[in-house]
Amino acid sequence: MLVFKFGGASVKDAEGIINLANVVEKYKNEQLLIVVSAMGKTTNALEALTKAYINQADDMHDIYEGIKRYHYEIMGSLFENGDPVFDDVANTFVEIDWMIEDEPHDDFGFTYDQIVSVGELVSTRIVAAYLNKAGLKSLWLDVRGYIHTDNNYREGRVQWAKTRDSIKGSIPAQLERSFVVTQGFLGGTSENFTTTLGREGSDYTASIFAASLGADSVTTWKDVPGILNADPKLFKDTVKFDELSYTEAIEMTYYGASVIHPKTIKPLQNANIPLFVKSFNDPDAAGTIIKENAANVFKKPVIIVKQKQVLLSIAPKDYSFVTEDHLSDIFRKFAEHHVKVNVMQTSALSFSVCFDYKEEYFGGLLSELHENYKTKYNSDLSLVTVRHYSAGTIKELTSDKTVLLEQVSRNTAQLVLK
Ligand SMILES: Nc1ncnc2c1ncn2[C@@H]1O[C@H](COP(=O)(O)OP(=O)(O)O)[C@@H](O)[C@H]1O
Ligand SMILES: N[C@@H](CC(=O)OP(=O)(O)O)C(=O)O
Repeated sequence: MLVFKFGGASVKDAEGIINLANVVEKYKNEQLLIVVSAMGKTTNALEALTKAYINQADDMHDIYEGIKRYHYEIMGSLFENGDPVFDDVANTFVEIDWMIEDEPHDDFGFTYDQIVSVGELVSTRIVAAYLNKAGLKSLWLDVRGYIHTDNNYREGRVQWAKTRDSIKGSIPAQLERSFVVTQGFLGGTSENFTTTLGREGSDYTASIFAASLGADSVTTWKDVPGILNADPKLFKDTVKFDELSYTEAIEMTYYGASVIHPKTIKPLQNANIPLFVKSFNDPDAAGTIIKENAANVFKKPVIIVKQKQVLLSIAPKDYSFVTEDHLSDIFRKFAEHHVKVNVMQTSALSFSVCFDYKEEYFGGLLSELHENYKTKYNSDLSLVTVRHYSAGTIKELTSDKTVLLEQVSRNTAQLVLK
């Protein structure tokens, strides 16, 4: 059996959904589980709605109406009036209606997951209904009963044994009867609350299903021809990898290559399941295959850019040296305030760390650090990682920039740039 994953870009409009059905049609004789993300930039819009709700902002209803309108316009192009999908989608949006009528819950992460998850619940209703309309028999499956997580909202940790049992229990028999369409990015807790697996986590969902079912392969359908040596939105003259080893792909995604979610590859490597990254605009092209023993051919260095970085320097207030005690105290605070360290460097008197800026957690982190430390920071920086670098590439990347931090090892150079 095969697992397909269609991301937001592939289902951003009615043409995208029709194209998805055309791609799936080519595999109509296969057993196929299809993981779908929220349509277009819906997750960003739902994040904005969550923040507006928490802050009881004036534009909350406008944001919400915009999200609904976007979906209803797409449905209007795909379905006749009166199609049951309109009621299914309306009933799904009701989950948000109920939530935003009440006072905001104290736990931001909990509220976020209950609201943001509606993007995938709705997109999959629409995709499953359209596949059925196109004669491709499909069952809509609520992933929250299959991917079990703890209640670490916004980054649910998968409970693998329970998840594997649930997936293996009923899905193989269902796949003999029809395609299965389910939500990426979502999980469910033991109390039946919704969790999300971390932004862009739908690739990971595909990998969880594939590993649990022993799939023959996973294919993620993207708006790029495969994995390239750099993001084509940022760099010209990129080259595609025909194949990559699991290890190289893990390294790339770990450093932030956003084409694949970093948690995706390990479960596939453990189960030796190949991952194809292919273009939904050119479905017959080969794309990139990630597998064991692949020939990693680097015609050009791999460049990975992470934007919206903060570089924070932390020094003990009493001018003492930075000791292990300080570091363990600082790291405990990082864990509490959701900091994920991308690069760090210590000197005798200060500790510098580069991480993703998250507005909702940064203020709290700083005020807690200020009890014992002095801090200085620069924000809106980029972190550029170059694998298999050459001196020329680094010179080119830094020519019109200020380098605030640099770390170079045998294979990998990392630069924090302003
Ligand atoms: N090394 C890379 N190779 C290909 N695409 C990349 C790379 N790094 C970043 N990208 C970006 O990843 C995007 C596709 O991933 P993503 O937007 O997450 O897809 P989706 O959400 O549709 O699954 C591309 O449009 C491209 O801009
Ligand atoms: N919709 C979620 C999950 C996801 O993976 O989306 P995409 O496949 O479009 O990156 C997000 O935007 O984070």
